[in-house]
Amino acid sequence: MSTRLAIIAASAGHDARTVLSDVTFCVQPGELICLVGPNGAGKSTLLKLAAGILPARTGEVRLGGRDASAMSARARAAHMAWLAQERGAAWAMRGVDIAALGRFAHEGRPYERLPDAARESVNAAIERCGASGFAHRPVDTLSGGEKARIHLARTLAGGAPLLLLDEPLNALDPRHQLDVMALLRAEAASGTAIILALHDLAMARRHAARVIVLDEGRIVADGPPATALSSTILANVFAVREAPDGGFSPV
Ligand SMILES: Nc1ncnc2c1ncn2[C@@H]1O[C@H](COP(=O)(O)OP(=O)(O)OP(=O)(O)O)[C@@H](O)[C@H]1O
Repeated sequence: MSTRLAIIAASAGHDARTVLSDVTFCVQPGELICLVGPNGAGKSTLLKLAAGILPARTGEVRLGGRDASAMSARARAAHMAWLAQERGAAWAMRGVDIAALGRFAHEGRPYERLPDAARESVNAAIERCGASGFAHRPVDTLSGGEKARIHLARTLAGGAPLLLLDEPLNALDPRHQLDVMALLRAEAASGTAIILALHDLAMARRHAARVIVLDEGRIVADGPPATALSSTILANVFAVREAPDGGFSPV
């Protein structure tokens, strides 16, 4: 099986500003990677670079072994699904319509006109995200957590081999956070490569075999949680230390 994502000596940014510098890492099938870093470190920028939403200013992004900048939007969308940090919708589509967008690269049709097997894939993704009960309602009538689960279903509906998820646990209650982490672990166990940006370091520690730490646009640690989230990294990057109660306190 080929490397799902390779970012090689890449820089990227917004307008005149370079945010990411000299970023290099690879993601293999079945990996579940937590991407952590302080506010503004560049996590969303990095996921947008990987998704092809932002171009590499220097270096290279490769998806499934192919130069991402030479791939069509459709080919990229078949290879990876991106969950944006914002869960907005331009108009009041139903949950099923949004989830069905996750298959647009395959069939190019809305939910009602999907072939049965494809509609089944959309429904199965909605079911796995616990969103069946509200999937036929307009998204502007849903709660924040319900909307988040519809958007997560969209990323699963296309069966993409690479998921790029920007804070997928935002707006979810504790039980749904655990359910989503269990779902992502199962997805990774079936071969999907997953990178998720997270702020919850305890969750990253518990669920990821690999953690990438970004600080001021550079990767400062990449490895198992015990080393990537060492007390030195916690202090130097996040300005926290582990507290006796199991949480974190400021340094
Ligand atoms: N569209 C944009 N135009 C200009 N600057 C931007 C844009 N998006 C992000 N930035 C800037 O790029 C830097 C990195 O932002 P990014 O959203 O990647 O950080 P992040 O690590 O995801 O942060 P957070 O944890 O707060 O979500 C920040 O300084 C931010 O202000």
